[in-house]
Amino acid sequence: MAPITKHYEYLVIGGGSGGLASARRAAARYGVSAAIIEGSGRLGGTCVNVGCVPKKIMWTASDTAKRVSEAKYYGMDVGNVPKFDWPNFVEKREAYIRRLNGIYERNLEKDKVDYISGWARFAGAKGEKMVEVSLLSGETAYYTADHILIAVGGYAAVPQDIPGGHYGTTSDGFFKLTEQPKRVAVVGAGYIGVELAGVFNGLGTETHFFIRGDTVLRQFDPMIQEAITSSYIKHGVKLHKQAKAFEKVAKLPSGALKITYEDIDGKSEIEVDALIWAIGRGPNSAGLRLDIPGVEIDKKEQIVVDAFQNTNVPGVYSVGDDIGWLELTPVAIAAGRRLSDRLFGGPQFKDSKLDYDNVPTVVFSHPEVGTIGLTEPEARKKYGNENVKVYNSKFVGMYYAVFDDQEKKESTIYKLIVGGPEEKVVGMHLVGDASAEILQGFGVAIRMGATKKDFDNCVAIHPTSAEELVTLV
Ligand SMILES: Cc1cc2nc3c(=O)[nH]c(=O)nc-3n(C[C@H](O)[C@H](O)[C@H](O)COP(=O)(O)OP(=O)(O)OC[C@H]3O[C@@H](n4cnc5c(N)ncnc54)[C@H](O)[C@@H]3O)c2cc1C
Ligand SMILES: NC(=O)C1=CN([C@@H]2O[C@H](COP(=O)(O)OP(=O)(O)OC[C@H]3O[C@@H](n4cnc5c(N)ncnc54)[C@H](OP(=O)(O)O)[C@@H]3O)[C@@H](O)[C@H]2O)C=CC1
Ligand SMILES: N[C@@H](CCC(=O)N[C@@H](CSSC[C@H](NC(=O)CC[C@H](N)C(=O)O)C(=O)NCC(=O)O)C(=O)NCC(=O)O)C(=O)O
Repeated sequence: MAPITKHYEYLVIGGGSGGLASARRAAARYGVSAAIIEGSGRLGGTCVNVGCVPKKIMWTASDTAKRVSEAKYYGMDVGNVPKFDWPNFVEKREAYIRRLNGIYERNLEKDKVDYISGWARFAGAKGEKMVEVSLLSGETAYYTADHILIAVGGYAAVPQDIPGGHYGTTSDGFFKLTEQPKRVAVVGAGYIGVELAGVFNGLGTETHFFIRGDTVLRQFDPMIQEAITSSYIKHGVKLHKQAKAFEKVAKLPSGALKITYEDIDGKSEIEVDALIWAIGRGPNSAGLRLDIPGVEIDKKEQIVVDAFQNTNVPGVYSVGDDIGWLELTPVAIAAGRRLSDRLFGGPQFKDSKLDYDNVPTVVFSHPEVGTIGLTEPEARKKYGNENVKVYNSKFVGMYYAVFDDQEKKESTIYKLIVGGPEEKVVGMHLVGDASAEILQGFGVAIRMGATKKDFDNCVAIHPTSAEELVTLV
């Protein structure tokens, strides 16, 4: 059978957040002939299948467990907190994700984007811009396009040099757990480590959390690092600070894993039922044969792009996790849509690009973290000590007012960093319930260049936690 060949105006490799958003914008808004190639057999990418969506559902389960355990303080006798039915809940979660996969497929149909199901790589002679697809149906197809977007996302890293390290899994494996582990080890102090350790601990798994430093979230403001680190310890996470690379991981006949480690307290061993590596992610660029069109990659194999998402090869672009700038779904979506506006939207969009500064981001920890702009050390470095002022607020939210047990009360901590004589807000850092929801609106104000005075001129909404941010002295 002759191979399928077809030409499009816009060909997108990767049916995740960035690719879907860009292809749909091009076809639905500008009538461009577009196709999206996805290899995994299901649309939605990391976010929908093994990222934001199932994670938020698990976080909500864990948060609900906390609220149920606190119902007694509100005069409700819920008896013993019911056992979490992990297997059933996982089935429910996955059914929701399958529904989303279907919605995305129908969205493509509605927007007239062709969905090509198979793994793509570049093919042909050096300098050619042809894409070969090993279709999941078993055939091979070849496509050319005026414009090609690479939005292939990334993979979770696993250490290669630890004997038995392969017995561990990653966040992908976390979402495959059909039984709740009784004991778990999570390694890595970033977003995923903090979120998954928090979920496990909140749902009653004995959680050993290994971090290389003394605090989690080391790329965040020091206030956040300290607040979340102490909150996790307070809530029973077994935090192993200054943990060195594991000496070894052994699989026992029971199926449990024995980890030989060294942390701040010296050398020791533990047995766990699951080990999760959360030590960062790398780009899915390796199998793409980027050498054929000549697309440049950096030392981490991330695709090199300019501020307009152009690679060094004319007509080839990249957005999302594979460029390694800000690995967040809304960033991939926004960059993908702006790229389509620029390519197909006519002269008024000729300068369309995503501004990667002041992007709000949250961590679904317990309690939540929200952050935008500069950390205090970054602000001091950029503006000079004398030009930076920091406003802090630490309070016990009203939700905790009726808790009889002082120990169970949680602090909310906010920090506002302002720079220059006009006191422009250059950083905002939140730890506390609902921080993720609170941050979005403040993000708009900060992006508009709000000053401390603008914050103060907004009348507070009472009684809320967020009102503290407009009444800081
Ligand atoms: C556990 C976890 C939790 C997260 N939580 C959040 C969160 O709460 N909020 C947030 O903003 N972000 C979160 N993220 C990050 C977010 O998921 C990513 O930033 C986002 O999915 C990146 O989108 P993308 O389009 O670049 O890549 P992806 O969504 O990863 O999509 C890439 C797609 O390309 C496909 N592909 C790869 N290679 C090929 C090929 N050769 N041919 C065809 N198809 C290919 C892949 O199968 C995949 O479907 C989380 C990530 C993880 C891992
Ligand atoms: N809520 C959200 O929006 C979420 C977003 N994401 C996105 O996905 C990205 C990837 O997440 P994640 O994998 O957590 O990556 P991160 O980059 O956030 O964190 C990984 C951390 O692991 C630690 N680390 C690195 N190498 C090792 C090692 N060899 N051994 C032990 N620890 C190590 C480092 O912390 P240290 O230097 O302190 O040791 C590092 O900060 C995030 O950066 C984020 O952009 C993911 C989840 C949720
Ligand atoms: N924000 C609300 C709504 C959540 C939401 O958007 N749900 C999605 C599934 S999660 S999500 C998958 C993720 N969506 C989003 O991040 C939301 C996109 C935002 N509404 C926007 O338009 O920018 C994504 O990767 N999007 C790429 C794309 O859509 O092009 C959904 O039901 N979608 C059905 C539909 O779209 O018809 C919430 O958190 O409750």
